[in-house]
Amino acid sequence: MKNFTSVKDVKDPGGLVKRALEIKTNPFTPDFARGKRAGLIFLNPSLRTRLSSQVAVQNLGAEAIVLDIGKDGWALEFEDGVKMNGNKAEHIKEAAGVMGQYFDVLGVRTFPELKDRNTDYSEQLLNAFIRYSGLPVVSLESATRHPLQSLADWMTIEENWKKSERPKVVITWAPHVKALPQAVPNSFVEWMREAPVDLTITHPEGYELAEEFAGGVPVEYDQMKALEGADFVYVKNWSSYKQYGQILSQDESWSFGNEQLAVTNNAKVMHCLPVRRGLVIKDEILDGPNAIHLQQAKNRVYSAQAVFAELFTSSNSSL
Ligand SMILES: NCCC[C@H](NC(=O)CCC(=O)O)C(=O)O
Ligand SMILES: NC(=O)OP(=O)(O)O
Repeated sequence: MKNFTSVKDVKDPGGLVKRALEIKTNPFTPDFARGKRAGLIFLNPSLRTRLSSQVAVQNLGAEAIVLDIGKDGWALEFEDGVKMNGNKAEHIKEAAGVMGQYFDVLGVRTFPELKDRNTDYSEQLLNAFIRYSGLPVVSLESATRHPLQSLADWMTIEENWKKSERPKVVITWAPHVKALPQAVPNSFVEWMREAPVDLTITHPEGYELAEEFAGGVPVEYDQMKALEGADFVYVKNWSSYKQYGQILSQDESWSFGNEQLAVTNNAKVMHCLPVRRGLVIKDEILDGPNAIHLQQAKNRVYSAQAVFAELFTSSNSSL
């Protein structure tokens, strides 16, 4: 594995899940990457990704240095060939180039602007960090994907499913007050297609995910029908891909509550967090026995640890 930005960067995604689950049984290996340094660069807010990545890197005996570049760094210019006479003080060529001198691995969080689809889906910002740092790069959630989350999600499903047949997994859209990225659902779908599960996507019309992620995966526009017999339900809001970045519905009948749970196979309910209680998922679910969102969050440590371990030693990587 050279970088970790997508499931496509991983030779054996199932093997990486297994590795992360092994790490969970014995996470503290302080000699593994002693003396190595990871830079964790955040252009946007984070609670779990920031904390779990720091814990993961420390568990490996390495050091994590966090920079909230969106808040504390110089304003960055990403366009080539411009005269920098505006409010951008530093070009990504120098900023990432400098990071390349300090660190062994770089983690980057860069959300989409949700204005221009081509710009966001070109992953201009993440690719600039990869290109100009010269380092192995871990996506800490980019414009189109959140692979550390998806890896933790797969681990969590694996831990909660002991039968030999494939579980029915449903990802359902839920209402929200803000326009949110498609990164989490894109990524979940991309990873679940590699997993031994039967996946269904449900959302109101107009919320279809990009073909490159969801092409060929069954879509059911009737939420209740989609949820019938589900073993796992992943609840998430996202904004429209087709009418890019727009909110097309705020239909609260899609909020996940006991009514939805009742038609499932006593499903485990998942969310990447942060979650808006009472809007995206009702308290009766989040405070009840079916919710496994905290287990997902815990697994973020081990998914990050498996990935950083690979990238600290990437010359002899098999995954
Ligand atoms: N890292 C996990 C999710 C991050 C982001 N959620 C958010 O921005 C929620 C913000 C709010 O609820 O105001 C998303 O959907 O991609
Ligand atoms: N799930 C997740 O990535 O959370 P943060 O945005 O808080 O890092």
